[in-house]
Amino acid sequence: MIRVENLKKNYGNKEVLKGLDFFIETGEIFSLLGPNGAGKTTTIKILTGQLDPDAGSVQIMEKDVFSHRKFLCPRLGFMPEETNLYERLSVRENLKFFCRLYGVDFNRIEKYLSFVGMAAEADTPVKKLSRGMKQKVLLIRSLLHEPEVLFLDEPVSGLDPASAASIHRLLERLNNKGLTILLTSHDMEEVDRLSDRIAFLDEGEIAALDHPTSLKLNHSPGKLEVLLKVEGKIEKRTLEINSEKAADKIAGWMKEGRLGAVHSSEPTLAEIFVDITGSELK
Ligand SMILES: Nc1ncnc2c1ncn2[C@@H]1O[C@H](COP(=O)(O)OP(=O)(O)OP(=O)(O)O)[C@@H](O)[C@H]1O
Repeated sequence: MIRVENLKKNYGNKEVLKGLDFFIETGEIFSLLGPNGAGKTTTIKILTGQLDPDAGSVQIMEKDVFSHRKFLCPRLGFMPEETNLYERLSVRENLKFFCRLYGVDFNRIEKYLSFVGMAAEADTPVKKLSRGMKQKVLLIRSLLHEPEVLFLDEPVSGLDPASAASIHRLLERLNNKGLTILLTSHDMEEVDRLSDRIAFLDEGEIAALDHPTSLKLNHSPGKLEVLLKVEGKIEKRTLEINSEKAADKIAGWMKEGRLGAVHSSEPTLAEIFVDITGSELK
């Protein structure tokens, strides 16, 4: 669906993208995870044809992004990082403006307002909406022309956990209907929950690219944490994950009825990011 090869971008002397390569399958949720300044927005702007690279190629649906804008524009949706809505206009007026721009019927507005649970806010001026609601209006705006690929730049940045979860559920529903999604984030919990695959972007380079589970398994310390009942108290024991001795011990504790809980100690994506890049995810 999306093929990026040797993508490079400089701002003055600063190398912001140093030769990115990745491929996104149709129907995937793919996340670019990286700290501030890693090059996420620059990448997404190039992929959506808003910015020209200095080198490299981007193909979407086997078409070059820079020479097939007319073909690709109706098929791509983009939700920007900043809330660039007309604050004094109502939600419906904001969306009507974009319906006209895309040449699509106004009845899609009601359809998508219902989809995000905001039918009652259609006539509310945007300036009176919460940040979470504004994000939903931005999401609708990026969907009005019913694209096949949706790009989202930090879709839940600055949102409270409930609003973020609500946006995530919407993205999952859209993805279940077949939408391919690329999002950028510096929130590892967000990408861990949502993504089929994650690329760690660090200083303009992809430091790792894999399924979240594979990343965790490959960086697992291979330990099990066991909570054990010992003389009326709970004690924590750490065991090697793949050892016969650990299996025997656990079996013994189970027979004695002393086993409280067993957890594998997987690293978080943030810990793996530090492990691979030496930088914090901020
Ligand atoms: N128009 C510009 N002119 C000069 N430098 C820029 C410009 N846009 C971005 N940069 C620089 O390029 C680097 C990458 O920026 P970019 O916005 O792509 O990072 P990001 O990973 O999206 O960061 P954030 O999470 O803070 O949005 C940063 O050092 C930024 O300061």
